[in-house]
Amino acid sequence: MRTVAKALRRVAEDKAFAQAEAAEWKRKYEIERARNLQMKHKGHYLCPVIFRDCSYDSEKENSENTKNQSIPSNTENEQEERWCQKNGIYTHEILEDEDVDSHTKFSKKTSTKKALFKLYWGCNGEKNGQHKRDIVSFERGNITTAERSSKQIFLKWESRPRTVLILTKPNSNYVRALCSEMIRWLKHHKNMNVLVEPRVRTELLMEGPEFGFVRTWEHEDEIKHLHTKVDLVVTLGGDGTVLWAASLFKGPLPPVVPFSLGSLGFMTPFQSENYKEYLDTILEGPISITLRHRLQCHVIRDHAKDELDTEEPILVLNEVTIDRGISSFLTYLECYCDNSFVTCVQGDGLILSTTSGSTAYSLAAGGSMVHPQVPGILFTPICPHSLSFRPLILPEYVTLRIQVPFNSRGHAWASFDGKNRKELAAGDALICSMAPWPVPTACMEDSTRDFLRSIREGLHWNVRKSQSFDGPRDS
Ligand SMILES: NC(=O)c1ccc[n+]([C@@H]2O[C@H](COP(=O)([O-])OP(=O)(O)OC[C@H]3O[C@@H](n4cnc5c(N)ncnc54)[C@H](O)[C@@H]3O)[C@@H](O)[C@H]2O)c1
Ligand SMILES: Nc1ncnc2c1ncn2[C@@H]1O[C@H](COP(=O)(O)OP(=O)(O)OP(=O)(O)O)[C@@H](O)[C@H]1O
Repeated sequence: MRTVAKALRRVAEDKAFAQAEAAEWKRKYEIERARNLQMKHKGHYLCPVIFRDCSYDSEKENSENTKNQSIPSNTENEQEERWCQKNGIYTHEILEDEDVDSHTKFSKKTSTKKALFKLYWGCNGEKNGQHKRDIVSFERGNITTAERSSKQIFLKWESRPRTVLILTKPNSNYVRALCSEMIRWLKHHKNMNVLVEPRVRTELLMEGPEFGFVRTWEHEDEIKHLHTKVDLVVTLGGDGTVLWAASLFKGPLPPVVPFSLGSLGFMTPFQSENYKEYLDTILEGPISITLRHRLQCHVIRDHAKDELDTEEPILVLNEVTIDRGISSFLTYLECYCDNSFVTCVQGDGLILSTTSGSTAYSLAAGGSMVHPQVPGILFTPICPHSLSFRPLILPEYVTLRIQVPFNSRGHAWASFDGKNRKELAAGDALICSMAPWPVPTACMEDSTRDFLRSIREGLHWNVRKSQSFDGPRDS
């Protein structure tokens, strides 16, 4: 009798503990959800537009070239607000937020004018300039969907792009040489302002003082405001350099032109040999772009239940991976989707991937390849110790929580686009949802052709010898 009573008391205690835990997680989830909503409201890419005059004093700029390393400044002119137009969405991307730090060189008064552009959606492959949204009609009582917004997107410059940020893969002589040549061409033939990372500027100045006009930033803080200055980002490297470019922008991003100087180059459709031709076309516009969705992740520590590990979310273009790291034990992860329990992962770990990342680690773990323009979150287990654990693709609006339970034997490790490992102890959790700031990458042809070419040429997808005609046939 005493043993039964003890067992019952233990069950009641466990239940109370579980209820308290659930309430705690619900509270954390609500905090995160409120934060997400706030960020979505702050997201600019589909917001009202602010237009500005883009006058630019190139003489003043030239005279200061060798003195000043930081980004050039222009005077502000009149502003005009407009809402999304019938035939597309006009840009904005003005760094006029209250967030702008008035003490930095990037403050409101000294901000460079950004080139204006317009995004519009193609229709059945035609560039008819109509922006189509999801339309559900109920004609004659039937639910019918008409046009969807995820058609090929085009970007048309409304004013001339002036500032280009060039990001390069380190330790490559070829990349270094190409970067110098491209910078000379952009300055002397296109009259562009050029920005590079501090490391690259130092390398350029070692080549000669002629690169004095190239700008960089002095403090890490200034990176936060890069998106207010830069019209175009050029990457010279492989996919890793595109990931690097995305990681520098923890909010909105200007269009990215990825040149292929790596071995695989899934996200880098432009061949560097023809860079002049490509950049000429891109600077002229219009260009086809792929809006590559990103995921935003927060770590919540058990010992600081009210606080997120980092104030800013960590944004990933490929994936966030939660794995067993150096632990030799099975990873044990509880997964929740919009606060409902989904499953427990028992295996090497779990990958939460974007559709752009679907051809990277997620693919290696058995996930499907998905067109990058499809909005969704891939839920791909790594070596699950189960015969029935198939990968999932979830809709883009869900919030996922991956938690290390208290009865897990080991710790787990989260990594973001393969970098910045963070240890997750029992009780810690990672919260992940779609970020409001995609990475707009320029296409060679269009989103679909570029994607299909890269899976054929990069991964040799479904390469097989054709069956010969010579043999038995249906009569
Ligand atoms: N088993 C695996 O396949 C595995 C293991 C670890 C990391 N990765 C991937 O590597 C990425 C980090 O890339 P890195 O260049 O910094 O590291 P890296 O130098 O180790 O290169 C990883 C490889 O993944 C390729 N790659 C990266 N993103 C891709 C994408 N979206 N589609 C197709 N291929 C892609 C790169 O071209 C490169 O060949 C991670 O985000 C992860 O997806 C894959
Ligand atoms: N500007 C940069 N600063 C610091 N690290 C960078 C920079 N650009 C790229 N990297 C890092 O260098 C590594 C290699 O870059 P990348 O993948 O572009 O070249 P690769 O390995 O030659 O190409 P591929 O992956 O196609 O073989 C990546 O891990 C990436 O994160």
